[in-house]
Amino acid sequence: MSTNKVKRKAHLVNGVNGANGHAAPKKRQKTADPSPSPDSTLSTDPLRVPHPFYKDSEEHGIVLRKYYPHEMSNDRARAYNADELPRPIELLNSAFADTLQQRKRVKVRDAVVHWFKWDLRIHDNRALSEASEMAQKAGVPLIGLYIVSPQDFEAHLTAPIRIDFMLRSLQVLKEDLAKLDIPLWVETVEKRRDVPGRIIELMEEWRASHLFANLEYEVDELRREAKLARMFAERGLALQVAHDTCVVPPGPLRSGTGRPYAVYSPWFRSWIRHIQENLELLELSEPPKQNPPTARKTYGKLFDCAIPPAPESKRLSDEEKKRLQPLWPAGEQEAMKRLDKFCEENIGQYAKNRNIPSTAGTSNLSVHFACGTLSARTAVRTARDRNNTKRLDGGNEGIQTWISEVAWRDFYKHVLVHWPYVCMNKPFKPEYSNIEWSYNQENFTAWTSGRTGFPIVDAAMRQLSGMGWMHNRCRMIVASFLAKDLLLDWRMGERFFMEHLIDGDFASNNGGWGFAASVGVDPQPYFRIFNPLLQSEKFDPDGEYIRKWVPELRNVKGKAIHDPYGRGAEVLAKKGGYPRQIVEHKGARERALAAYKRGIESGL
Ligand SMILES: Cc1cc2nc3c(=O)[nH]c(=O)nc-3n(C[C@H](O)[C@H](O)[C@H](O)COP(=O)(O)OP(=O)(O)OC[C@H]3O[C@@H](n4cnc5c(N)ncnc54)[C@H](O)[C@@H]3O)c2cc1C
Repeated sequence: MSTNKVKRKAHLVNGVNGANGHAAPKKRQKTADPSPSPDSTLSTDPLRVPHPFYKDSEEHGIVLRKYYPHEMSNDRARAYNADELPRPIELLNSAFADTLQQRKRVKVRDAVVHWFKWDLRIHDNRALSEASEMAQKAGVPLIGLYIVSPQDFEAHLTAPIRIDFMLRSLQVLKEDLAKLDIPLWVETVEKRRDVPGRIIELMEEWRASHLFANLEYEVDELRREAKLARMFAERGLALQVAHDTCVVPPGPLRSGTGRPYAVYSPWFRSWIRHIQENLELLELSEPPKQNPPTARKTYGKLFDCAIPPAPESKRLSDEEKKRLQPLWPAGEQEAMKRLDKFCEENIGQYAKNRNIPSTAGTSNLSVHFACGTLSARTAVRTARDRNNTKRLDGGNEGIQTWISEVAWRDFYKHVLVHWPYVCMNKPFKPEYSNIEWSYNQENFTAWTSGRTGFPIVDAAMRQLSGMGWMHNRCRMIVASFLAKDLLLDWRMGERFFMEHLIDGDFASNNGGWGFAASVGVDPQPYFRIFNPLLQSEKFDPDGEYIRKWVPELRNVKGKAIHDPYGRGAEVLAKKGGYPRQIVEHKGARERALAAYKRGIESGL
């Protein structure tokens, strides 16, 4: 991997308010604390009154009351849109602006610390590189820190398979860092509210002055880092955060009217333009340098720390480990191997093959992006360099298309930052909260267990349980099926995906569900309803994918594979124990159209 030195600190959050393109909110109508306490009783404050259907979302495990307030009203979501409530990114920017002078005064003490989160790599890691540079300049050791937070896993519905992959990647990282005499201290903090305090204790114990971290854009994390910046400043410590996970950090891309983009295509054109005008965005950060020899003497104990097992409620069984771990080799070297192989063998055909789930047409790199074992910059840059035009657009169609898919990941993080209520169980368009969803458990169980009687849907759901991953085309098909054919609350599906995907990423998952259920940013219009049979015939024409994942139908011949009971394969399907369709698509379609229309027009 080649590394060019990145323009110094171009990506560091400098604490200037509005650095992310957000000025301070126009009119702050309400109190300084924008988030109702999880324990508050129902309020009469118009912006704190919950949505009329809030009980549904609580009873069906969508809003976790242990951690979060009631589902907010549509007016509260609109208040974010009208800049009347501060977005979490603005709280963070204010915290950094307010503490800028104090942070500047902090002198390097005995060590500098990098706090790893979902950025488990040495190469091209913005904040890690900055941390190493500061430590080298001061001639002090760099220490790596990772906090295991079981409550964060619970609140964020992190899948056991994702945690397993993360812990295995952590082991690789620890070994790589040790070769540079950099210790990685891993510690479990049971209660997530104790995380900031514990980090401060460790900083003091190690006599460290500066903590570096890459930003995560989810609401809890932005609020936590804003709080941490202030706590640090009060104690004479400095928190330095960097934009790392996106190629273009959320913020600078705006439409002609100055508003953030809510449609992908113009956003993508602007993304390309912005990178071409700011080529340092694709420059890779230097890996950390060797620690001074004193590191092993002074911090010897830290090198002995073992990677803990997953929290009990999030642990894979031995059978699952045996089956799943070989599918997903962990760590950044594996990510690079996979990227190189994909670019060598498949990227050229990506535009043609990416929608066919029976082929290895896609990169399978989402797990590495989600864990941070691969940076999006490295991926985009590697792909671009393979293009004969050496550009992001133009040239090889497969390469262009793949880069535009990686850009979707950036896009959904941009959406999350500008419309933070999507991270609080609200749809992007608040009025879509008013649809009266079904909560039929029998239908939901049929969907989760791959027994809906629609072979393409069932194959996809079984791929998810079989390998912790699902092909993108199939994610769209099953999501549309849940929200439209079954009229189930799309957030139940969103949750189920997070709880089972190895690549679970809040922004991309929420964006994908928003698109498929027509409730999100740049969605397909609600009246465009996928016909699962047509999708099956188009994208799995020979039924190869279905036969792989639905063994009961393996012997069904020809087109009957898409609808065995409707196309003369009833005897075989029955014999194999394959279920009949749980809904009739045409009728379900009419029901969905009526429910969407009623909800949107209800005027709540
Ligand atoms: C309902 C639904 C839920 C989804 N949930 C997630 C999720 O939790 N995590 C996740 O990473 N992706 C999610 N996606 C997006 C997409 O399905 C996966 O990123 C993709 O299938 C991963 O496979 P790959 O690495 O082989 O992708 P490739 O086709 O090789 O694409 C390369 C990379 O581009 C990004 N990408 C591609 N398509 C999308 C997209 N539609 N949205 C955002 N990023 C994209 C991913 O990082 C991916 O690894 C979801 C899509 C839908 C429709």
